[in-house]
Amino acid sequence: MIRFEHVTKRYPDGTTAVDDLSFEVAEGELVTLVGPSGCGKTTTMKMVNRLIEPTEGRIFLDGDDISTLDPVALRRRIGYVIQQVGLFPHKTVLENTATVPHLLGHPRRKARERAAELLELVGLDPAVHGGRYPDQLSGGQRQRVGVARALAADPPVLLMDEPFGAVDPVVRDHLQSEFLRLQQQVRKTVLFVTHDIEEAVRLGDRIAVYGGGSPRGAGGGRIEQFDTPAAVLGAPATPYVADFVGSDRGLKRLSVTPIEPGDLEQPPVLRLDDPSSAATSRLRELDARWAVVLDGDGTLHGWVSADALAQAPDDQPVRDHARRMEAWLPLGASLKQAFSVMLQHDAGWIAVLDGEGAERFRGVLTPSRLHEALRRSIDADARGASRADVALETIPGA
Ligand SMILES: Nc1ncnc2c1ncn2[C@@H]1O[C@H](COP(=O)(O)OP(=O)(O)OP(=O)(O)O)[C@@H](O)[C@H]1O
Repeated sequence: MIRFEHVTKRYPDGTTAVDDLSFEVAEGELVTLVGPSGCGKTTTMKMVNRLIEPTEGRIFLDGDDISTLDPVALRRRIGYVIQQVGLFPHKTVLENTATVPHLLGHPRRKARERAAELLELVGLDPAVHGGRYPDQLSGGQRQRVGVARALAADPPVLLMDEPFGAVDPVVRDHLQSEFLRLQQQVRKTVLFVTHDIEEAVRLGDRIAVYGGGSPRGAGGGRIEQFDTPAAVLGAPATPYVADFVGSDRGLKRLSVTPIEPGDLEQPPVLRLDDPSSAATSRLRELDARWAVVLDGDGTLHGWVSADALAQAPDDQPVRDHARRMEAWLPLGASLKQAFSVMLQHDAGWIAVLDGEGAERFRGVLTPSRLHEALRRSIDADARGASRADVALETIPGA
């Protein structure tokens, strides 16, 4: 979809910002460009929508050499999101989002309908936020409007330059997971610039790690490694990349390793309407101290302790003693999210449900299973095997 062929950019003062770059981004792929300040990420990106012209080499968009295209027509095919969102301060959120469809000739009402859909898509309620002005929004909400506006013309390509750079880490984390969810729906071809390796690893299908011009690197403007997050973390191509991803790359893998069905434990499961007496005998038989409690339709209600049930009158249903469980995640969420939810709820385990809108209970993830999943994923990469095929050796406890 986007192809760089031997692209070099030298500024008039002699700075080589991008040096003989060749790479390709497939349709629907999200590639993150990551590297230290001044390594040429923004220059790379701005050459795609012709805000900057290359000195040498060619860039193709869907097979077209972009130097032969009219820049305005080209930019219509490309959404652009930057850190300083650049919303019109005197226009409401809905008007800001409707600007592009309106410019493209959609009638006003249609443009506004489309804008409202897009706001919902990025997690804003058009009825609540649509009528506000940009300065009545939080930083994170403004970034969401920026993303909605970039999607308004439904361009096949998105360029995003540190779009979440200006918000605090908690909001950034939210925006990243929302953006991942959104990208699964819209499947745009995305070039995403960041200087944050964790963000690059979490969002990218593949990552381009730029050299920083350090003594150990190949210099600015060149890509040192272009590969999947797992490969960049698991097998850094050069000492520079190993340095850049950091010695805690095992920990960084938490954010790229999804919870899989094989990671889960299956505790005893009770239903809300089960009588306490029967439930107690079952837990005794299994020597279990607690059980997961499900609604009649198999969705998660919470949990119940064996002690609470044992003290209940026989005919009382489990419902009267069950506690709600807020610590849950869908399958496919990252191990990092799992760890964070465990800490947030001070929970010894979290419930894992089906993803994709279904809430069916699939099992629980415990700290030791989480640790195992992480070790398996690191080993699997080192051996080029799948996670399920890795047998772990463990140092025995004292
Ligand atoms: N207009 C310009 N004239 C001269 N040099 C420039 C110009 N714009 C950028 N540069 C230089 O080109 C190099 C690459 O800049 P670029 O903005 O692409 O880096 P970056 O990786 O996006 O950095 P950051 O993360 O700080 O935004 C830097 O050394 C920068 O100083």
